[in-house]
Amino acid sequence: MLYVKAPAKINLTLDVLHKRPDGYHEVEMVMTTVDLADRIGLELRDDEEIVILSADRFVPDDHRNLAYQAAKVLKDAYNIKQGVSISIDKEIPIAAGLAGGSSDAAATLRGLNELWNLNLSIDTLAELGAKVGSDVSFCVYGGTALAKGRGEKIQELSSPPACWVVLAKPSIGVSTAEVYGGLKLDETVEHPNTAAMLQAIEEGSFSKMCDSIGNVLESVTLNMHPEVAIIKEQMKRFGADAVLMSGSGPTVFGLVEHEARAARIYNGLKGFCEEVYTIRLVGERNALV
Ligand SMILES: C[C@](O)(CO)[C@H](O)COP(=O)(O)OP(=O)(O)OC[C@H]1O[C@@H](n2ccc(N)nc2=O)[C@H](O)[C@@H]1O
Ligand SMILES: Nc1ncnc2c1ncn2[C@@H]1O[C@H](COP(=O)(O)OP(=O)(O)OP(=O)(O)O)[C@@H](O)[C@H]1O
Repeated sequence: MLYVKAPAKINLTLDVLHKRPDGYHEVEMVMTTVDLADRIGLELRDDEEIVILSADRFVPDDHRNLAYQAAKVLKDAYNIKQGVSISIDKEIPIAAGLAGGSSDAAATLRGLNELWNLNLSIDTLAELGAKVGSDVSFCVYGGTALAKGRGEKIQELSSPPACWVVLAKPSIGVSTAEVYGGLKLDETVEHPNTAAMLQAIEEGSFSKMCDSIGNVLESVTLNMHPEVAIIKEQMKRFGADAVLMSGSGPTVFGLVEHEARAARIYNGLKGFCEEVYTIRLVGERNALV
């Protein structure tokens, strides 16, 4: 059995430039890996099947699973005759805006590259990942990146300043397609300052990073689910240095410089929200292996 780590991501910025003729949105976002991870176990099979095993009843165990789709894309592209059993030990909350399914797919690609002795480059794996979903390419690399296109064009960035991250997920799931669908790109939309975020990361400035976070999808999800706004308020009240919704939500993250403050926020939020985590930014690519 080969085990591969599949970490979650958060979006430090998420900007939407315009809607494309293919229905996707052209985005510009700064994404970074955090140390909350699923564990993927890969075992070769004697037959040709791709089999998904998970104790979590919300994880699809068929072709709908993004890890299944990743294995299938690789198997078909390189005409592999061997099957694989993929066990998914879920730690990342589902439908949360943390790219859990995408990261499982990415980890499956990295692991099967080894198990099937394919010797593919990380760039080739990321290209194959884009066929499975827009977030999968970033998850193949991990670390910190500026993502463009529909999210699959990845430019590596240096690690953001180390800090604590408190994650709080309200007990609702959000459909990414629905959130993008609800976005009205008119003059009322507040766009994040991506250039300022890039500079903050370049300078290693925690306070500038806090000043530059922003997500255009936030107001869409907040309108659909007012409980997300309440969690944001609570997190600010308990003293997070910066608070934002990740991806299409509904998870809210708080960036916190000091550990004791992170513990206070965690304890405060536990009363309001079932799923709360105190974790760290991972930041670097090679932290994945
Ligand atoms: C919200 C983010 O998670 C931020 O990182 C991503 O942009 C979404 O990435 P994802 O979940 O991998 O998205 P996909 O599975 O490729 O697409 C799901 C749906 O979201 C919408 N979608 C996604 C990405 C994008 N750039 N524009 C879109 O409009 C489309 O309706 C698409 O049918
Ligand atoms: N390996 C997987 N783990 C969890 N959910 C999966 C997986 N594969 C497919 N899914 C399906 O995908 C849906 C979205 O789950 P996921 O956890 O990937 O969302 P997300 O974190 O919001 O993703 P993103 O941030 O990329 O938009 C789930 O409702 C589930 O049915």
